[in-house]
Amino acid sequence: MNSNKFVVRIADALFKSSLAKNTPPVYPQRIRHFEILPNEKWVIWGPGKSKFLNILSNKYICEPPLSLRFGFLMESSNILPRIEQVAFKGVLPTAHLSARYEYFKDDYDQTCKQFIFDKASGSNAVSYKVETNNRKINMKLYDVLIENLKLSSLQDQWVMGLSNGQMRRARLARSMLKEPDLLLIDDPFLGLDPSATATISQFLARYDNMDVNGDCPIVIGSRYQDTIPAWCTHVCCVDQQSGIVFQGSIKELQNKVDETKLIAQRELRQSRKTSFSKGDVSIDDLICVHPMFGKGDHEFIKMPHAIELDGLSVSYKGEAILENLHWKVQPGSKWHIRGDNGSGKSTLLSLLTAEHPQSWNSNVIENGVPRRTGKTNYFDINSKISMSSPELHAIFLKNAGRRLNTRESVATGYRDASSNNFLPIWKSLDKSVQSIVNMYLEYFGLDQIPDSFLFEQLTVSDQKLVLFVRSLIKMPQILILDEAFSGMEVEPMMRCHEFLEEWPGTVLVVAHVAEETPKCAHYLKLISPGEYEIGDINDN
Ligand SMILES: Nc1ncnc2c1ncn2[C@@H]1O[C@H](COP(=O)(O)OP(=O)(O)OP(=O)(O)O)[C@@H](O)[C@H]1O
Repeated sequence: MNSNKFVVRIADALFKSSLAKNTPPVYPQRIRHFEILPNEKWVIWGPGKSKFLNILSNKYICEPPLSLRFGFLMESSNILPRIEQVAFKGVLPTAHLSARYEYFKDDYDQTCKQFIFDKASGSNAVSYKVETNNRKINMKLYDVLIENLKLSSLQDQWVMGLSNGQMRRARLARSMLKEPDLLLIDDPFLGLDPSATATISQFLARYDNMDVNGDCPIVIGSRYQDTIPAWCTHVCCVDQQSGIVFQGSIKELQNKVDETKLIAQRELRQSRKTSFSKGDVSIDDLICVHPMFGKGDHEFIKMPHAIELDGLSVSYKGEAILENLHWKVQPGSKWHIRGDNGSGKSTLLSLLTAEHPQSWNSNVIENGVPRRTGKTNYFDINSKISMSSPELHAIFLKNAGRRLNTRESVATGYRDASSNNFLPIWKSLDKSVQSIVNMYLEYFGLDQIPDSFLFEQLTVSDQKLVLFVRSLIKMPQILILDEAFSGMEVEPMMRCHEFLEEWPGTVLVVAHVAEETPKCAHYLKLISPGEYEIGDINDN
C-alpha cells in the first residue's frame, strides 16, 4: 500500500441509517475529522464502538457524499469497498438446541473448511456442491489462517458441532480469507480462552505485515473494561451519544485512557449504589417464591445431590470428549465450570439438560435417582432447569427475534422446556404472574425499553440481559449460565452478578473472563478427556 495514502478518512460527515426524511443522524454532531493511515493499528474503544465500526464499514449514508472515503479505492471509482466486519455472534443457529450434538446433521450443514471457504452450499443428500460464487481461494493464506487460528484439526468437522471459541476462530478465518481491503473485528477476544486470546492477539499484531496477505489493515472494537492489546498504536474513544470523545496515538493519550477507565469504573460503582437503592422492588421480592428460598445449609446437607455424575463419558465417533467424570453438586451450590475452548463444557451442560443424545445415561444421577429411558423424560428434567447460552441466543434470535418484544421474550421462560420453547405466552399468563414478570423487568431496568421494540432490535447486551431474566422467572432449581454475560455492558452485568449472590438455587456458570464470572464457591475444571480438577474458590 502506498504510504502516502490513507486507509479511511472522515471529514465533516453526518451519518444516517436511512434516506427517509425524519431519520435522525447516527450522532447528532458531525464527525469533523478521523483518519486511519497505513501501518496504524486502531482500537475503537468505548460504549459507542459497534456504531462507529458500522460507520467504518460503510453501513450508513454519509452527508455530504464523499465525506467518508476509502484510500484503497481509486478517486473516481464506483466500486464498493470490500470490508469485512466480524461482530460478536455465538455458534450457528440450529433448528433446535440438540441439533448441534446430533449424529445425523441438518441437510445443509457444512464442514468447517467449507464454511471458511464460503463458496458453496450443498445438501448432504447429494454428493455435489452448488457454487454460490466463483471467488478464487488463496490456499496459501488458508493454510496460514488455519494454522494460526488453531483450526487445523477441525477442518473436516461439521461446523455446527464447533464449540463457541472454535466458531469464533472459524468466523475470523472466513472473513480474512476473503482478503478484504479493511477488516473490522468487534470484541476479537470474546469467548476465547486465555491461551487462544494470546495466540490470536499475536497473530493479529503481525497480520498486516505477512507476505501471504495483501496488506489488510485491521481495526478492532473494544469495551472500556477490556485490556487494549499492546500492539494497538491508536485509540478512538467513542460514546453512544456524541461519537468521538478523543482520538490519537495511544502513547500520547495513555493518561487519558487510564483516566477514562477510572471514571467509567467510578461511575459504575456510583450507579450501582444509587440504582440498587432506588425503586420499590427488592431482590427478596423476586426470589421469595423459589422453592429453596430461606433454606439454611443444614437443610441442604440433608438433601440428595442436585446432580451426581458417577463416571460419565461422552465421545464422538470414538473420540472421547469427557471420560470417567465424577462430580457431585449439592443443592444451592454455585459452580464455575472451567476449561479451554473445546474441552467439553457445553457438552457436559447439554447432557444435564438432556439435549445431548447420550443424555439417557445412568451415570447421570439427579436428586438421588439415576437417569433411565422410560423413567425420566425430557420435560421432567427441564422443568427444574433453566439456561442462557450462546446456542440458545442464536436460536432465540432466529425463531423469536422478529416476533417478540422484551416482555413477551421474558415471559416465554414460563414455557415447559423453556430452553427450547419460544411460543408466545405473555397474554395467557395470570395477572399475578404478569406482575412478577413486570417486577423482574423493573428490577433489571428492562421496563425502560418500549414495547414496540422487538428482541432483534435490542443491543447484544440487552438481548443477553433479557435471556438472563428469562432464565430466572420459572424459579429453576438448577440455573445454567453458559457465557451468559459475554458481550454484556458492565453495569447490567454487575446487577446480574449481585442478584445471583442472593439466588437460592444451584448455579452452574461457564465464563472465560474473570470479570464476567459471578461469585462461585466451587469449580470444576475440564483439562482433557479423563483429566479434570474439582476444588473450592477462596478469592474473598
Ligand atoms: N457432533 C460433533 N462431532 C464431533 N465433535 C464435536 C461434535 N460436537 C462437538 N464436538 C467437539 O466436542 C468438543 C467439545 O465442545 P464443547 O462445545 O463442549 O466445548 P466447550 O468447552 O464448551 O468450548 P468453548 O469454550 O469454545 O465454548 C469440541 O472440540 C467440539 O468441536
